[in-house]
Formats: sequence, structure tokens, C-alpha cells
Amino acid sequence: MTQQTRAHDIPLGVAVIGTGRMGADHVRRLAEATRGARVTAVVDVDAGRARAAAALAPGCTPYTDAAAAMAAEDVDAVLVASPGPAHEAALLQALAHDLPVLCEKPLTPDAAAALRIVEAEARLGRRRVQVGFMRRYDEEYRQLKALLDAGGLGRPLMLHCVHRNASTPPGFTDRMLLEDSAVHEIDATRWLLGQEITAVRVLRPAPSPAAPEGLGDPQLVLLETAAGAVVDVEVFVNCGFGYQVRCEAVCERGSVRIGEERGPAVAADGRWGGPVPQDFLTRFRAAYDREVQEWVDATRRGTCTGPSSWDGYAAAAVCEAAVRAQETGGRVEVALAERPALYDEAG
Ligand SMILES: NC(=O)c1ccc[n+]([C@@H]2O[C@H](COP(=O)([O-])OP(=O)(O)OC[C@H]3O[C@@H](n4cnc5c(N)ncnc54)[C@H](O)[C@@H]3O)[C@@H](O)[C@H]2O)c1
Ligand SMILES: O[C@H]1[C@H](O)[C@@H](O)[C@H](O)[C@@H](O)[C@H]1O
Repeated sequence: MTQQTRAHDIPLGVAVIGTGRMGADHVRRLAEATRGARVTAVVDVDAGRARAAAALAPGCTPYTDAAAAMAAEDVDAVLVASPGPAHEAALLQALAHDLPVLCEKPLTPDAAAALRIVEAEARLGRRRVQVGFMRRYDEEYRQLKALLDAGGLGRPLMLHCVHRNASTPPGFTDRMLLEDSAVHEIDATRWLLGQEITAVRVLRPAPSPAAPEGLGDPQLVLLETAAGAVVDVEVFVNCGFGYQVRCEAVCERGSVRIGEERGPAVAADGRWGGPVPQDFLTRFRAAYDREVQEWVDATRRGTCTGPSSWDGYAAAAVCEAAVRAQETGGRVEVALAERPALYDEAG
């Protein structure tokens, strides 16, 4: 259904493409925790998963083919949660139908595919794609950005970032450590500092014995920005003990730290402390809720806000440089294409 024909009081009909861990969580979120939307279609190449996800949103239709779902009368918008390499095909199809999209990160793993999305959207002449960089919707990240933007602490000189996962799914590679994991901090750096990243290095300590065969884990990603800030990102995706995402901004006149564990510290049995979150679904639940609600609200108003295709492309270009830095051990400069005027306003 087009934006013009949909009355304001009718909920947005959303097709969720890819119903694995993240997609199923978004189906539940849209069905139970989002105002102004309903899930009308779920799509997965695995028919059993599509059927299982359909059970989370009564009344929706399961599909194994995204094109069929996008052509359905009751689909007004698309949420893409298939694996990164499948995003380009889904996004180009959605743009061909002029459908608004919330696409899970990464926009695409490689920069050339991301640029094709940017070009297709620029040809439409209006923003249609919001990328799921959910750090931008996290309360503490928003507070950090507000403090940096207010300027009282002076210019940000460095960011120290920590990105730890308890474990990785089977098949997780060195490349994915950058394109799937570090990509969050790459976007957060561009957003928090309001600058492009100009060069990357990747340091590889001797791997933890818990690292799966073929994965160097942890790794330290070093980013340089256009105004001379330096950012270090520890990515440790088989740390074993939980899910931690932290950031400390060091500025000319002060520092700000976010992502410390919060909540009641219990003293009992001769110990004190609190729980460490075990996964992203717990740590970022409120951020995902806000991200999806803001997408639905903007889409129903006929607009598109938040991280753009350009942001997705810029992050992919930094990841591509980081992959080369990982392979060569050297410093690699980031090359960006010319930014279409459509993306001149900040997301
Ligand atoms: N924002 C976050 O914090 C966050 C967290 C986890 C995952 N993600 C992103 O969400 C996406 C999905 O990740 P996941 O962990 O849920 O993966 P997953 O492997 O659990 O699920 C992916 C699902 O997509 C299906 N699929 C594969 N190709 C498809 C296609 N062409 N069309 C339709 N369905 C297809 C698979 O059968 C599977 O059910 C990825 O882009 C990932 O980076 C984001
Ligand atoms: O796809 C996931 C997701 O993006 C998580 O937020 C991140 O912590 C993981 O490292 C990544 O593999």
C-alpha cells in the first residue's frame, strides 16, 4: 500500500525479512511493544522459521520469498533482519517498490554494495532507508552525545571503546569481527564526533585460548578521524563472561564514561556485585524498542530519520579499510565516494 492511500489511523503493515535471533525479536517487538504498526508478513528462506515467527504475530502471513511479501497489499514497510550479505538484494527490491525500510546493521558488509544502495535511493530522490545502528537510540549514548555537543568539556581527543560478546555463533570470521561487531563503534565514532574516519589500523594480540579455530580474538581497532581524534576499540567476541559495551570520551577539560554495569549491587555469601548482561537483546532492549518506534513514527509521518544509507556506506568503507589493515598489519586510509546532496542533513 502506498503512503498516499494509507490513512493515518491505520497501523503500518510491516514485513519482517529474516526471522532468526534478531528478526524474531523484532517481530515480537512490533507485535507487542510498538505503537502504530502490525506485522503483516514474515519472510525466511527457512519455511519452518517463517512459520514459527508468524505464530508470534497473529494474523500475519509467512513467506519464503521476499519479493512476494513486498508485492502484498497489506505490506507498507519492510524490516530487514537477514544476514548482512543478503541485505543488498532485499534493499534494492524494497527501493524498487518505494517501500520504507529499517535495515539491521551492517547496511551491507562491503562498500561497493552499500554504494549501490546509496545510488538507488538517491535516484528515488528521497530517503527511504534507516540503518539499525542501535547505539544511537541507547539512553547513555544519547547522553554522551549531548555532553559532547554542548561543548563544555572541550574538544573530544580520544574515545576508548570496549565491545565484548560472551561467544560467537559458528562460522564467525576475522572479517565479521570488523563488519558485524566493530561496525557499531565505527558508526558510533562518526555519530558522536561528527567527523569522518580517515585511517584504520588493527592490532592482533596472541589469541585467547577460547577463540575458535581461525579467529583472532581479541583484536584492537584503531581509528583516526578527520579532526585528529584517535579511537581505540577492543573487540573481544569470545570473552566468555558476558556482553559489555563501554565507551569513554576523553576531552580537553573532562571525560565521560558510559556502559558500566548498573543496578543493585547485592552483598551476600561473602561477596558483593551484580549481574553482567549476557547478550545484546538484554543490554540494548530499550534501544531497539526506541529505534523501531521512531522508525514507525517517522514512516507514518511520511519521513525517514536516523542513521542513513550514507552512514551505512561510510561504515562499510571503514570496515573495508580495516579488513586490509587486518591482513597487512599496516595503516590503511579510508576512501569515500562523493556524498549525494540527499544526505547533507545529519540523520
Ligand atoms: N543491532 C544488533 O545489535 C544486532 C544484533 C544481532 C544481529 N544483528 C543483525 O541482524 C541481522 C540478522 O542477524 P541474526 O543474528 O538474527 O542472524 P540469524 O542467523 O539468527 O538469522 C538470520 C535469518 O535470516 C534467514 N535468511 C537468510 N537469508 C535470507 C534471505 N535471503 N531472505 C530471508 N531470510 C533469510 C535465515 O534463515 C535466518 O533465519 C544481521 O544483519 C545482524 O548483523 C544486529
Ligand atoms: O551481529 C551482532 C550484533 O551486532 C551485536 O550487537 C554485536 O555485539 C555482535 O558482535 C554482532 O556479532
